[in-house]
Amino acid sequence: MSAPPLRARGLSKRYLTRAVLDGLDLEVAGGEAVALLGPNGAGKSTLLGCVCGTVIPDAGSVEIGGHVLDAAPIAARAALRYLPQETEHPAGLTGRELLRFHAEVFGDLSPASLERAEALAKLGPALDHLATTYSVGMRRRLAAACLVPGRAALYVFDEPFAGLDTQAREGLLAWMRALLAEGAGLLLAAHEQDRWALDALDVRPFPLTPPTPPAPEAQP
Ligand SMILES: Nc1ncnc2c1ncn2[C@@H]1O[C@H](COP(=O)(O)OP(=O)(O)OP(=O)(O)O)[C@@H](O)[C@H]1O
Repeated sequence: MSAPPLRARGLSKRYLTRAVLDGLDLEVAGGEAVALLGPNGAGKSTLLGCVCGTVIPDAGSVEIGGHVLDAAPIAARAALRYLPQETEHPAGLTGRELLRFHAEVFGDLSPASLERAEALAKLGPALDHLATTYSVGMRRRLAAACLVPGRAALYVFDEPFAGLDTQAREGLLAWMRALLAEGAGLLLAAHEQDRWALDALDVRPFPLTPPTPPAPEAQP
């Protein structure tokens, strides 16, 4: 049996005295979408960061497609794609150049993949403009499109529908459905207002609760 896209075991993360994750276990199977749900500050981005290697957990382990993130970081990261909540593109490059750059990094310069990426970005003539001139929604569309070439075991999306218009949301949803059909795992951070998309993807909800603040010290 092949390894699941994500297997996280015993993840703990504490900021100063505040425990955000406490021995958390999470597995995402091939063809499955899991949504982290919870209010602001519940720990969704922290958990996604631990999965993607941008946040170092205090304890626990993460395996992406069978590659242990600590022991084989390059293989593990190559098996995942991450769309962060905020996207900044480097200066001096057009949307088209950035799409091509990512396609090279992901080892897939096939015309079909580049066409699929352009179709998801739906930027029209703006694809040849500098990406730093894009609006917030256009930046997010380009960032998602950059993840299209190649194949990964796990796709991680931090609030993917925020700031997108209806057409862009539907395009993203269609791509997510195609990824699931190809057997990838999806891990999303979402809010209740994304319920329409979560229902359309038939996600497994994974509720997170905000960390409890430390008890006040007893007064003498
Ligand atoms: N670098 C940091 N240093 C200190 N505290 C942090 C840091 N990053 C996150 N936290 C704290 O960890 C908790 C969880 O934050 P996190 O960003 O993971 O929540 P979230 O569920 O993604 O929230 P949102 O819905 O607002 O994006 C919050 O209390 C936050 O203040």
